[in-house]
Amino acid sequence: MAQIRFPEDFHWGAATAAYQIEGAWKDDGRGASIWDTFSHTPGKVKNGDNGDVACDSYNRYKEDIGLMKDLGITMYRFSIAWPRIFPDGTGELNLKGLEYYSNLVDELLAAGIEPVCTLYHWDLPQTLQDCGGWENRDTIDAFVAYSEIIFREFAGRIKYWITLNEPWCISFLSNYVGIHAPGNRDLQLAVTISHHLLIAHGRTVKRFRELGIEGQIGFAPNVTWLEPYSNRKEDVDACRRGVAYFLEWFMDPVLLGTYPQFMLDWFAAKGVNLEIQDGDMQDMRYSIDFIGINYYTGNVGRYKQDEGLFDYEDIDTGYAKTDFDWFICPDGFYNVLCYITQRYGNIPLLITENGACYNDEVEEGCVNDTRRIQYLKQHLIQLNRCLESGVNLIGYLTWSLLDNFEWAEGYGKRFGLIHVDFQTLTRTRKNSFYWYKEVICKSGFDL
Ligand SMILES: N=NNCCOCCOc1ccc(-c2cn(C[C@@H]3NC[C@@H](O)[C@H]3O)nn2)cc1
Repeated sequence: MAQIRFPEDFHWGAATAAYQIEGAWKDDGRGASIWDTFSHTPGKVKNGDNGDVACDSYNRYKEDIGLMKDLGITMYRFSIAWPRIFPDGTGELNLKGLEYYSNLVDELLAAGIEPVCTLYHWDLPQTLQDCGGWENRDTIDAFVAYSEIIFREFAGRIKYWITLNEPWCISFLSNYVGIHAPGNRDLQLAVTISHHLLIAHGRTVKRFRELGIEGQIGFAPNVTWLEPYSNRKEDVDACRRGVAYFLEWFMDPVLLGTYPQFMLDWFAAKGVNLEIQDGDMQDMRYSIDFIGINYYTGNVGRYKQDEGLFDYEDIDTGYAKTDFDWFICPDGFYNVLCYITQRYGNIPLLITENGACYNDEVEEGCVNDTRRIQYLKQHLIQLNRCLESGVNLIGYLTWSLLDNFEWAEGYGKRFGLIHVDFQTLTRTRKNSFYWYKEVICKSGFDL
């Protein structure tokens, strides 16, 4: 029987985010975020769900860390809610907010779990949004100032830092597609915001270096992989645009110092231009120690004139889908990670999100989420292929530890290894929890 084995020093973990699990939306001085505003706006989130309570992890973090310890993970990725630290984004510091995360980090360290901190996972203080949000360059400096407070407070305790989670979602999904907060639908605005985000990322890395903080810092784009339906140039080019939308648009400036010209030209042809000020591109280039990679899905696609933003259409190849209606495309994981390595060199890659939405419920005390186990197995095999191919993979953090608030989908899309009853907040380990626990214990699995 074939064995899939990972290096002994490979990091195994799970990921969450503040707004999706914490709840306690007004406790201990927390200010409003754009997701509080958005989720409280009728029609924005399915079933009128919001993050007011979520998993109540703000009050139950010790229970959750006990579950992590049982799972055997060595890394836990969480995010800090900016509005808990600066309720108005800038100005008066909320010490109770800092205290909460200090207690969380100390509890993780006591459990032998390495904290991985995401500084921005979409919950912008509403006060800053009222002043233009990421469209306003002032927000860049506000983010650096907030990040500095966190760096100083957690220096020596947190060793892995992520500036931004999924800059594509922050810019395009939230300001062009418009289904995430704040819900704009303006391509020029989205492109401008993507630029400001990359400056904010770079200046934060620069501050991290200036402060001499111990540890490693990166950012965590979400990527996809699109295979051309044919080898015709129009199909190949259409897929190249579709991948670059998530990948090169964000990684090239940080790792190569320039935007991909073919994308700049494509946007310019649509009347969308970037206002690049002196120093912007230099700011983005401050070197990072790793790239966080969030991967869920890929597909086969082809050219279709005037279809969508990139004259691209997905093909329904009959691949199985998750309960999020996303194609399951494990090969895409291998292909995109090899592509990243080929394009940017052997920079360490940390899988900061990978997982599947399956809405299995508790039956007689069990959650028989065999489809999630299959998804995880398929994708871990691809990671093993990457390691065999020389990709510098340092760890895998599955999304997610807990079922949680899945943004515009509310609580109807479950990604957790642990089932959460959102009426009682009872946690139930799913079968995938036990499977993943064994993978971690054995550093792999048998096929
Ligand atoms: N022009 N473009 N059109 C594209 C068509 O858009 C339609 C909708 O697209 C998307 C794309 C991507 C996502 C998504 C969700 N997660 C899961 C979260 N990751 C961070 C963590 O918080 C998890 O909850 N990752 N990615 C959702 C919707």
